[in-house]
Amino acid sequence: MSSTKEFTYAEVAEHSAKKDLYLVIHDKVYNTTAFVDEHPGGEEVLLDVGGQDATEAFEDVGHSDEAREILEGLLVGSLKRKEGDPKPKIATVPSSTTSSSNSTGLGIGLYAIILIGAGLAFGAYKYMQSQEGKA
Ligand code: HEM
Repeated sequence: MSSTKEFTYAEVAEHSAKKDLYLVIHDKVYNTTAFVDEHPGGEEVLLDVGGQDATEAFEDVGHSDEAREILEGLLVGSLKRKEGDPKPKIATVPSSTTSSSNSTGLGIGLYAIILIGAGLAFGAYKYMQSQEGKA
């Protein structure tokens, strides 16, 4: 495997355009230029991590074995990692499943209302009991 080219992080970073797009995954360098338009996850996420370490972004999605096979076909070399090189980038995938914080807020609000309601009901019950005793 002496033909494997070594890239520094700075060299990979030069390939961040759609027409010239390299990615680093597990310290291997992949030329994804031809694949950008075919990516089932869209070109946006690939461009987002273009010229950078996309290991975490790639693994977070839980790509299939087929995806890994495609990846092997795009291999152009390995990364010569230097101290101080940037860490893997987590691409923020635009998705509609990020509104959970809102419903959590509502959940706590609802819980408070139920607690206050129960407190009021208990108070009313006690009051009625005390009134009964007087009669
Ligand atoms: C060169 C690297 C990559 C290859 C070869 C690749 C390949 C694929 C393939 C074949 C799929 C279809 C599902 C599967 O087989 O797992 C897929 C889906 C997906 N990929 Fe990638 N991918 C790459 C990088 C990335 C990166 C860096 C991200 C960043 C977040 C990403 C995000 C996604 C998403 C969100 C889907 C799901 C699409 C859906 O099911 O609607 N991919 N990818």
